Amino acid sequence: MSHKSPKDFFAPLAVGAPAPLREIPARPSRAIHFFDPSNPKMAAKVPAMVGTVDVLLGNLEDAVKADNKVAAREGLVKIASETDFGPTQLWTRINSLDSPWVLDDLITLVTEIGDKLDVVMVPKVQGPEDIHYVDRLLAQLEAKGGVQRPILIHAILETARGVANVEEIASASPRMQGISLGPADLAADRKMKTTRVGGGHPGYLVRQDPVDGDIHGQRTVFQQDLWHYTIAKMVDACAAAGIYPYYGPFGDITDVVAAEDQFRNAFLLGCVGTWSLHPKQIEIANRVFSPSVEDIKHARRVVAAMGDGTGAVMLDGKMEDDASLKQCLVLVDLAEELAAIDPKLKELYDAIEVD
Ligand SMILES: CC(C)(COP(=O)(O)OP(=O)(O)OC[C@H]1O[C@@H](n2cnc3c(N)ncnc32)[C@H](O)[C@@H]1OP(=O)(O)O)[C@@H](O)C(=O)NCCC(=O)NCCSC(=O)C[C@H](O)C(=O)O
Ligand SMILES: [Mg+2]
Repeated sequence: MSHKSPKDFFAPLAVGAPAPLREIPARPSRAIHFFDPSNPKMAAKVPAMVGTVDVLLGNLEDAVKADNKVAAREGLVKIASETDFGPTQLWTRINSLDSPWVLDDLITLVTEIGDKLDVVMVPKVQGPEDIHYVDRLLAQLEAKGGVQRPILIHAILETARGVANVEEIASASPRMQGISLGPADLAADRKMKTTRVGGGHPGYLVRQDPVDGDIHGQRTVFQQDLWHYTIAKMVDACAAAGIYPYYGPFGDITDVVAAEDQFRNAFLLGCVGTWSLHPKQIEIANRVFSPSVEDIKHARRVVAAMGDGTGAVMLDGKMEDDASLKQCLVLVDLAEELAAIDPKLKELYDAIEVD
């Protein structure tokens, strides 16, 4: 397979298209909130959600009825044209690349609201060839529509082939912003025997060894995380490519406790955000994907104790060195990015006293 040279990688793919970015900006995106632009009740709520969520995503793909595909596309154009999104990003999820709707999705959205769209989420990405196709088409449409800055691409990892190719997908274009896990489609594609949209399964477990050889006696079971392998693989691919990994949907809207656990696991593993399908999931995501006051307090103490950042010190009976300092700086930097857009968090973080 031939690869582009670095200079070609950063050249616009169409005459008149904006130059590709050299680095993906670290814009907070703790919750990517999905709404169906063809649903009048949901659409009416969008303007009031600006500023309460990092990303609003007009969904055109699954969960939008086939009969409403055109209405969803047109509804998104209307909402985008009439709304000032302020600090909130506007994303869309287009229909899949093999669908009858996707070409019109891209032509309409980029030429009519291209300057308002930050990111296009592409479902069911199989390999880098899918990203190359969208990359070139976006460039042509940006040129046609006079769009001033490049629209970024976010891939959903929801096929077995996509997972196998995740590293090539992550570095397929300078437009690549990030990747999300799509657990429902991925489960179907892999022929997993689950029926849920993300989250765990009580049957996927490890059982304690028999006590005194009694296999029928009381034995603790530990439910395992079905998504650990894929999320970890995705996080590595994204980190290596300098882009951002996300958990995806948690379909049990009522189980706010398990949603929080799933989001926190993803946060701890390196994800920067998750999807929110219902307004009640936004608060959970914003909280989980913001470092806690305790974490920031500890991180700042390590930074202070490490002085010039080299060597090893003891803090509360634990060894700290260059590597633990770097982990602490990940949290401190994230807190600064979030404080810049979230006044409540700024107040919380500013009030921390480091002893
Ligand atoms: C899940 C829902 C269908 C639930 O909707 P509903 O039954 O209307 O919930 P409520 O009665 O609790 O709603 C209360 C009010 O809030 C509004 N609402 C609900 N959801 C949203 C929303 N996402 N954004 C804005 N407003 C919302 C309701 O309209 C009610 O309003 P009112 O009556 O005036 O008080 C619904 O939440 C929903 O459809 N959510 C989005 C689902 C979605 O986008 N799914 C696709 C992403 S997941 C996926 O695709 C799988 C993935 O690709 C994979 O493969 O894993
Ligand atoms: Mg899907």
